[in-house]
Amino acid sequence: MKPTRDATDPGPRPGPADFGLPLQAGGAPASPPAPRPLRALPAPPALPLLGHLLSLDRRRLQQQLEGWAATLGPLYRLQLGRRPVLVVADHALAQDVMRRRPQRVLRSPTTRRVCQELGVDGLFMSEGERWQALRRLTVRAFTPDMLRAFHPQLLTIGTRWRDRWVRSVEAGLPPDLARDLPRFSLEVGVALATGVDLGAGPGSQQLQADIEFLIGQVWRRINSTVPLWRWFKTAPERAVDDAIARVRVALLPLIEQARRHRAEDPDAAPRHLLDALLVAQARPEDGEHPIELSDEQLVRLLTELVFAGEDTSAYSLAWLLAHSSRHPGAWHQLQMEIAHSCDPTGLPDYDCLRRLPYTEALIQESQRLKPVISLLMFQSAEDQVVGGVQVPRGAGLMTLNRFSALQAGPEDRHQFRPERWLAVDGQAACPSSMPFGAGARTCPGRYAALLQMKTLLALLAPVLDLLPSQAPLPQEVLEVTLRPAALDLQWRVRQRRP
Ligand code: HEM
Repeated sequence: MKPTRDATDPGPRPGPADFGLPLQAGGAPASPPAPRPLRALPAPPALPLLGHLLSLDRRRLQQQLEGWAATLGPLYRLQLGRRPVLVVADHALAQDVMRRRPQRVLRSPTTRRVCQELGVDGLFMSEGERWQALRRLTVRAFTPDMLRAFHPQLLTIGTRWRDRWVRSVEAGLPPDLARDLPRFSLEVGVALATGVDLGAGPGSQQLQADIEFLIGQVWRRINSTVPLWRWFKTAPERAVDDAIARVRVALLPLIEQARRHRAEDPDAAPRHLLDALLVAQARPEDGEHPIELSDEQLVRLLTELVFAGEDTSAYSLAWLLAHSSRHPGAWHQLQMEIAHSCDPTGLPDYDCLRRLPYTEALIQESQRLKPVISLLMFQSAEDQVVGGVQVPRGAGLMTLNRFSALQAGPEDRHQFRPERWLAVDGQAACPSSMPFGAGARTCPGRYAALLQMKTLLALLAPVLDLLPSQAPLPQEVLEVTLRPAALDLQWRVRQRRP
């Protein structure tokens, strides 16, 4: 792992190849054919007026949209009520769309509004200058030094969960990782965001329950045909408002506390994002306008960071474990690598986690097949041409970021084969895999997520054997993230523990 500073550079401008256009000798593009209107694209059968609104299967949306791409082609059309949507399943075109952000392509207004109403309002939800300022600030907060300083707390949380699972296996009860991984991830997310360890005392159970509850509301509200809660508050909707208010009340004093600690020791290395954000805010880089964030704005940004990292990291780990249990030798090889690279008598330190090529390959391969966020919804900010199709301003753009990885490429692309990432050109062998997005808005938390995943694996490997399974992989369920419907993992406490 190379934790480096992220760049907000949108990357190279798309070239003719990105549009599927032939290159003339010498590399100059042939004159492109006139763009097709969006309505000329193929589409699944639709109802008058409603279009495809009632045909979408929310929990199996990913498979449904990929299935349509397989029959209609990598560019097709949906009609969601009055709104036309271009679905882009080809990875080069999807990357092109994502690289047109932030100016020409915006996040979906529905997602933005729903999340803002739930008190989640930071980088993911911003556009324009506000996004640019927040992006600079957030990227400056996610430094390798901050992650290194945070790592001891991550180890404390990971060790607590590992010991609980080992006790459970010793007692003959398989640990319920489908329930526990999101909780582990939530504890890590809150600690990373604020420095507070939710699992250390009984006082934070309410905050944990509230955040879990609110995360569950995002998908429900995004998929509500009529947003009744905006006009009429039923008891369940009032419970949502109460949870938002409690999260705010819990986080506000932490901000005050972080400001106080920073004032007392202005030169201390930040150990969590809130502190790193305060430092980045107080010390703008050359030419940067200082950005002022009120405590209220910080609460909403921190809540977003916790939300963004919770299910994503938990279900990426869940898929990795499910894959490893079905791939003979994978867990054993991981155990050997951890034993070789990390101190067998102590806890895996930050530096040993940087030297784990096989573990990284496991993560990359699992994310290639099960990228937990690979359905992204955008809005076109202007009239523009995408892949030779005329997309009007205000139309929707949907990218299916996994489709290409499963449709094109090596013969064995449907198989879980981590070794493919170990070849010298492993990265180049799977250019269509983009689990953290693409362009200027790629995930700023990816190094934190990878650190979390590797830390937990390095804690589990020395003490637990993951038993092989012949069962098919669990079904996919989409609820913002793509999660396994169930986790059927069998563990054994290792005989020869270090
Ligand atoms: C395995 C875990 C994770 C996965 C798979 C993941 C994936 C993604 C993806 C696909 C995007 C959208 C990128 C795009 O629009 O091009 C994204 C954005 C984002 N992620 Fe993550 N993420 C993970 C963990 C995290 C963590 C731990 C944090 C924070 C602590 C985080 C914070 C964010 C934020 C703030 C954005 C919005 C960036 C922007 O709009 O500029 N993510 N993530």
